[in-house]
Amino acid sequence: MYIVTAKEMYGIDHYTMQELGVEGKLLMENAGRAICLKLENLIEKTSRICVIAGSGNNGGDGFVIARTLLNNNYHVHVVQAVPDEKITGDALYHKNLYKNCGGTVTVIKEAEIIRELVSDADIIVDAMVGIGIRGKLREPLAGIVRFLNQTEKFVVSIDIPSGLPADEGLTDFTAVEADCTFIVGAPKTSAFLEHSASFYGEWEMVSIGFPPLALRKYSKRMLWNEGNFQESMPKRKLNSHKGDHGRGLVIGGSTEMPGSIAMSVKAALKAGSGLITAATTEKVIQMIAPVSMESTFLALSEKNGYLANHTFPVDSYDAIAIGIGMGRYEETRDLVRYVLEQAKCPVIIDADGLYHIKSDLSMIKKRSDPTIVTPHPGEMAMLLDISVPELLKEPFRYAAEFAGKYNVYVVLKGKYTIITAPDGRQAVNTTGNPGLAKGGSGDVLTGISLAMAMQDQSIFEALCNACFIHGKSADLLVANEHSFYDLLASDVIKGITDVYRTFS
Ligand SMILES: NC(=O)C1=CN([C@@H]2O[C@H](COP(=O)(O)OP(=O)(O)OC[C@H]3O[C@@H](n4cnc5c(N)ncnc54)[C@H](OP(=O)(O)O)[C@@H]3O)[C@@H](O)[C@H]2O)[C@@H](O)CC1
Ligand SMILES: Nc1ncnc2c1ncn2[C@@H]1O[C@H](COP(=O)(O)OP(=O)(O)O)[C@@H](O)[C@H]1O
Ligand SMILES: [K+]
Repeated sequence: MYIVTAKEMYGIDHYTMQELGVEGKLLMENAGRAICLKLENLIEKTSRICVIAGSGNNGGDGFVIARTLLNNNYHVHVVQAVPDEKITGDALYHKNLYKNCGGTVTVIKEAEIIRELVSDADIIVDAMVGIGIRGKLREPLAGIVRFLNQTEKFVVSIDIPSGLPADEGLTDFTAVEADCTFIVGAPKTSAFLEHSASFYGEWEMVSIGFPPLALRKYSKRMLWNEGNFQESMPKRKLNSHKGDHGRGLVIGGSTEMPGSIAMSVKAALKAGSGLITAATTEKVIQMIAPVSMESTFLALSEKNGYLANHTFPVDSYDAIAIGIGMGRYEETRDLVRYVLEQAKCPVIIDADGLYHIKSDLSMIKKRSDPTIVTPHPGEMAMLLDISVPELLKEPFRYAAEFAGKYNVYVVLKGKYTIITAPDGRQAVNTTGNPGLAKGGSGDVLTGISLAMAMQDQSIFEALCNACFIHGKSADLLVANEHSFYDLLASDVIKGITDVYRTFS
């Protein structure tokens, strides 16, 4: 499933109409019809539906919905929140069809009247504005939105909750807080931003006839779901040996933080690595060896309990993860620099490793083998020298710019983790839940990512699949035996079993 900006949606729309010859009226009919099929599952045959229509094509979708419901014997009424002369083009064509079928329309100039007009409605369909919103919502639409947001009635938005921008970048808006939204053609980026996603309520996408080639041509962003995971995840050969499944190295740990590297190692093995070596201090090895029985160890020199400058062969590994629990000492930075310069395999940089590259980002830019950074928003903001709220306003843009500028893969973690390739491709992970908001979750993701980077798939797919497995493990655990409260990172490692058993 592709994710689009408003501009990309208009491009896809234009291409479908101009190049392929599909008429706009037909796309609008498809949208309204497809939404009605879904809507009819939510409502009773006796439900009274009020469609609030605006002036653009979003209002046009509203008229198709009203006509389809009317012809299916529902009780429907349309409230038109703009003067008659504002309804033009395809929307006017569909308004006329609705009226020709016996549909009724009340035109309103002031928001106050809406309360009375919807008093006997069970369901309100919000078709006021879609992706064509410019600036803040004007009256009377803004007043209608304020009313809808305090009513108990069930509100269904069409394409986008009216008033909400389709794109990232704007945080000051008045918008419908929908109970559910039927998105037309492709989800918009605002459905995956912390400040705007909740306005959509539950959402579902309806297909209206945009060909995949048009979506592919305009969008580089996608939603990574079960289908993508199953298609891209390499199958295991019956005659494979451990060398086929990757030899990975995890570098990190310090006396103060011994547990995190143990979690990454365990997660990497559980996710399917052939061999994992933990490179850390002698003391940490003593601490974690009893719980990391399946891994091998490499003792590195230390200073005050932290990893210090040390050179050692890094050429016999298929992938390396560095940074977990290593602390932020100067001497440790030299080790990070050494590994980034010497390793001729994919390197994943996480946690404190991200602080070490910050002072000299040429460390990552110079590399010719894949480099992956896995920051949470605080770490990403630190790398970019901006505040977290600034980052979260436009996470897609910031991640894409960083990935392009430094030639790295970026896994920007959060409720909607965004995976970005250096060429600008992006994916949003669909799995995971608040049970993951706990210390250690990131270490587990790093381990799974290391395992995936060594399997027979592209690095982009590997990272998308790692995020999918990590979140899916948490989802299955919460659905079956755990809760958002008690889920531990170590549970998520065990849960990888269920993910593989469910999808193999
Ligand atoms: N492929 C597709 O794209 C398809 C799209 N489809 C549907 O069309 C929708 C896009 O339609 P669109 O382009 O006509 O824009 P739309 O969202 O109706 O808004 C424009 C209207 O809003 C108004 N308005 C703007 N800002 C405002 C404000 N601040 N405050 C108040 N009013 C404001 C503006 O009025 P104006 O400023 O011009 O007076 C203008 O009339 C899309 O979301 C989907 O539902 C489907 O039919 C199938 C194919
Ligand atoms: N509410 C949430 N919904 C889904 N995933 C979440 C949520 N909160 C956190 N996560 C996931 O949990 C992980 C947390 O990573 P990170 O912040 O690095 O944790 P830590 O540093 O404590 O190990 C990320 O993969 C993130 O996407
Ligand atoms: K809308």
